[in-house]
Amino acid sequence: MKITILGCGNMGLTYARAFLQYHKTTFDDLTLIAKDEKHATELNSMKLGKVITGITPDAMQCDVLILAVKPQDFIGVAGSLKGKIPPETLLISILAGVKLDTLQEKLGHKYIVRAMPNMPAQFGMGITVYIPSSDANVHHLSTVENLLNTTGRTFMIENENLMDGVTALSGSGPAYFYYIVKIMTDTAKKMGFDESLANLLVMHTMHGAFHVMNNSDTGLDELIRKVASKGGTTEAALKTMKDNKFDEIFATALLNAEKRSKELSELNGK
Ligand SMILES: NC(=O)C1=CN([C@@H]2O[C@H](COP(=O)(O)OP(=O)(O)OC[C@H]3O[C@@H](n4cnc5c(N)ncnc54)[C@H](OP(=O)(O)O)[C@@H]3O)[C@@H](O)[C@H]2O)C=CC1
Ligand SMILES: O=C(O)[C@@H]1CCC=N1
Repeated sequence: MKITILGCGNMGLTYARAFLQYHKTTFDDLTLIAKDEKHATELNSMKLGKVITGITPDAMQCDVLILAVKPQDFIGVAGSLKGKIPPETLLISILAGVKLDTLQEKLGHKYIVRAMPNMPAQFGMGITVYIPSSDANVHHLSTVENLLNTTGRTFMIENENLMDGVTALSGSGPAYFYYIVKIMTDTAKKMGFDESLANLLVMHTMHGAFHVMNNSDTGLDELIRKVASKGGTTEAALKTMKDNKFDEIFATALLNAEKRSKELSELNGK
């Protein structure tokens, strides 16, 4: 399959590696569009595919075009892309907050899938939620599944309004997890643990706790209750969180991420 990736940063390169690993394409059929010569040199050293600078007609002759620039770069990129994508090419956009109708209008293209992956895609452990444009057909859906499944699980939705919530939950979610792990390891160091033991204690605890949750048929409240002995240490920690409105703060953080996704839609929709 001929694939071109526009936006070869964290996510674009994750796709390049996954598509090659699972033989969805080959070095010769994969084109990476670099932003400038410096970027091209870096990409060439990775030996993932043909590297070019700028949007050339050759690069546009592809079955699938992956758009993975930052949302703030969309309007500029769309200006250079409009009218150059062959009508039969499937465009997959992973840009946060850029809606299907905006993509269709600004790119002048019909066959589009809007997807929201997350960082564990790097290890085939991602979750991607996607929604196709109304023009997309069953062949496009099967192509999307075939490609995105190389990075983990995929789930199609029909209500685009949910994409802002998806972005706030699973798109941004890995960062919340790292944030909490960081608070725990930083505090462990204050307690006197060296970095290595602090990391081991926290990471192994998170890993183990995930597996308990994943294999449990009780709810989360019950799991918390099982750890928190009456009058014990966990209870003291949880009380501090509740008293300081941690639940409210965290919920507000998620809602603000959703709100920011909506704002990005407004910015790019104009
Ligand atoms: N990171 C994540 O966990 C997730 C990201 N996303 C979405 O994926 C998209 C990409 O994110 P991410 O990979 O983290 O971002 P990065 O900044 O790592 O990658 C974007 C890349 O696009 C390049 N670029 C910008 N303009 C052009 C251009 N005109 N031509 C060619 N290349 C260009 C950038 O170059 P330069 O840096 O020089 O500007 C950069 O290398 C975003 O829209 C984001 O919303 C979705 C889900 C998860
Ligand atoms: O922070 C962002 O905007 C992107 C979308 C989800 C993860 N990263």
